[in-house]
Amino acid sequence: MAFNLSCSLLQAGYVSSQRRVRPKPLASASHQRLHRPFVDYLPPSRPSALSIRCSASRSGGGDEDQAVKEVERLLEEKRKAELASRIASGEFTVQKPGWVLALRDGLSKLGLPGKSLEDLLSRWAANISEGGRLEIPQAKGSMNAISGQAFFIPLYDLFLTYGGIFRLIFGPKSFLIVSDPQIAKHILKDNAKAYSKGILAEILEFVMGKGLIPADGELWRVRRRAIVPALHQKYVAAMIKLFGEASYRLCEKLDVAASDGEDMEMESLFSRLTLDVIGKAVFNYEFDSLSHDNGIVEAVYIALREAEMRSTSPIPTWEIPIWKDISPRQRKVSQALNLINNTLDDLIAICKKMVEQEDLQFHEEYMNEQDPSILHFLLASGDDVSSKQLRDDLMTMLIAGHETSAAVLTWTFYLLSKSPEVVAKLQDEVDSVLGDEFPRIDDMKKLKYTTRVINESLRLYPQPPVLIRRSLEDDMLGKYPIKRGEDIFISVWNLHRSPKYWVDAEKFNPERWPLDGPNPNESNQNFRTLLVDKGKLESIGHQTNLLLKSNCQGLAYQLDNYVLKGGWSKLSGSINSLPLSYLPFGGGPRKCVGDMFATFETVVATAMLVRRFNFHLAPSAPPVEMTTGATIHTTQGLKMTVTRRTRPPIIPNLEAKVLTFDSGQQQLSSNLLEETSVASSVAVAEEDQQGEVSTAPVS
Ligand code: HEM
Repeated sequence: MAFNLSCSLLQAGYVSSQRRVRPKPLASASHQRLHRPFVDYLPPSRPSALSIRCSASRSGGGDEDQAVKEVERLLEEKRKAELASRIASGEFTVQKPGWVLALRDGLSKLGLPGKSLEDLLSRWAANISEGGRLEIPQAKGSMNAISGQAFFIPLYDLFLTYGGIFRLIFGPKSFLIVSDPQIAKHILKDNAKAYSKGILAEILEFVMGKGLIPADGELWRVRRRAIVPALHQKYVAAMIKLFGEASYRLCEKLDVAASDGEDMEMESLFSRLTLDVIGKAVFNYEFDSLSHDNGIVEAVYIALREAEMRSTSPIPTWEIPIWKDISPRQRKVSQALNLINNTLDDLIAICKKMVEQEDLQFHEEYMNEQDPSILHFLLASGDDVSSKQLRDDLMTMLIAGHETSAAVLTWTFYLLSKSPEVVAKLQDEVDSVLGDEFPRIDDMKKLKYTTRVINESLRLYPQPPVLIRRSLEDDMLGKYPIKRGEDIFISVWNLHRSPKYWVDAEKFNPERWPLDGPNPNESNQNFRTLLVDKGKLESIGHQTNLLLKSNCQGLAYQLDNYVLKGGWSKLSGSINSLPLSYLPFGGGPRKCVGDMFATFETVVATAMLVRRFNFHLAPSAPPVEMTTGATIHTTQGLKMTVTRRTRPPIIPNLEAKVLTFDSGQQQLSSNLLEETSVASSVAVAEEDQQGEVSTAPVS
């Protein structure tokens, strides 16, 4: 994960953040099942029509549902029309230079047509800067037009208007918004060395220090080289058991709720589930936050919310020296950080002792069965690092692996609640693959549809929706020169929803990826051998590009270099010439180190939950709208009614399972993960062309 920084846009006071749900105290119970009148579903103030709102009722609300949908559609149209007219009025457009108007007036006096001349000159002026260089299209103006909603949403409309790269200007500040796959690839991969984490690193410093996400340069290289090997195949395989156990605890909780008829706020439960998982996985700590709140759980949430607040606050009050000491909030934050740091120091000390006492030989796939944590691996590897740096890295992974996975589960269940046909297919697959058993590593490659559901959820709700960079040197982005020190937001949201790259971009359609294809990731989505119906090839423009609509998945591929053979043609392209248009885990040397971990975690949790329960938006659920913190959150939670499934009897699968993770002597087939279609990448230390350590694709 990485913080998306609703960001410095916000930091500079441009975008107001929205109400946001805090994890609820565990005992909270709501038995409210009142049928709310239709008007209740309308937002209190100016609505953001692009935001998502749940349909009202599960039963008998057909007309009401229709009416709500109609109102939503009208609001959507109204808001789009408003924004379009503001864009058209020039509110977002940089003023035409005075000389254009003067020249137009002069030339029109000579009888040349004024309007077309002005347009011609304006275009020329927009494209050519003083030095004769191309200038990036600019959008500027009052942020009122885009405030009151998650900031990445209006960036989508601006992207449709201004294109794949434009400069957003507010007063003295400007940001480059990138939604072009080629430019994203250049920044993230081809010339990654020329970009740092910029504002992101500055804001997260208080909680992550110089941990792997904010770190840059040599420090980042050294730490990545140390950490990536810890997430080896055997470790990730062992984590499946942990995911299953934590998901089981959540199932038990939901079971009680199902009996009591209590609606559950799932976003905060997912947050607790993933906190419990990541605590064990990273430093062998049992938060057990699904069962109870304790001091350390609270401290972690205080730190997380502070990070969110800092990334959305207009004035950095926390930087004012006296304020830091007198503000009750900041004092609470310091106390929370102290508690976390002390706990981490204790865990490091305990783990050091364990390592000293064990007589396991350290090797590539080293893992202590009692404590398979990343911390244990790092200490056993003799990682020569200060305790402060170790703490920063652990804290970084805790945050990176917690909020992201929780957000993926939240939006997956939201999407599922609106797609009963997808749920039916999902449940069929889970029943036949898992039966009544806990998931194991060899099930991961069989839960193909479940994985596609997660893939598709990550496309529609990328976590984080925006990646942040700052240029460390002058560079060229596409045809445009940029200066050192530019703050850049790569909008993954825009890339994942661009109508140019996706058929029915807004539709939740796990079927867009074939089940027998590889797990979609940033490289294979634009580079793979596939069968295409020659008749469906469409030439776009005058370029050599082809927009290929694959015959069955409805996915659009855009390739620069291609080879066609035969009628139903085999097509392949050169990976280096292809853009990144699906990047759920980032790309290039700074790609997520936990991609496979997170994919398996969310697959296991989804499978175990839908196997046992049906989930519907609760009749009393507030509208499900988006806001940004570290990731995409809901504004008021995801309140769901959970009912037990009545399933047909399970016919036991007599085929013997070879793998068991309950015993200490598990035998892991070395090529098991290699066969796993899910395994987009696994953390094996590799040097890429730039000499940086990255996760290496397994398949
Ligand atoms: C579904 C869950 C997850 C998603 C969607 C996700 C997404 C991402 C993305 C997009 C990046 C790249 C950020 C950038 O380029 O600025 C990233 C980086 C990172 N992620 Fe994840 N992540 C997830 C889970 C995890 C987990 C479970 C861990 C740890 C076990 C983790 C650890 C990291 C770290 C350490 C980085 C920084 C890598 C570097 O800069 O070298 N993530 N993640």
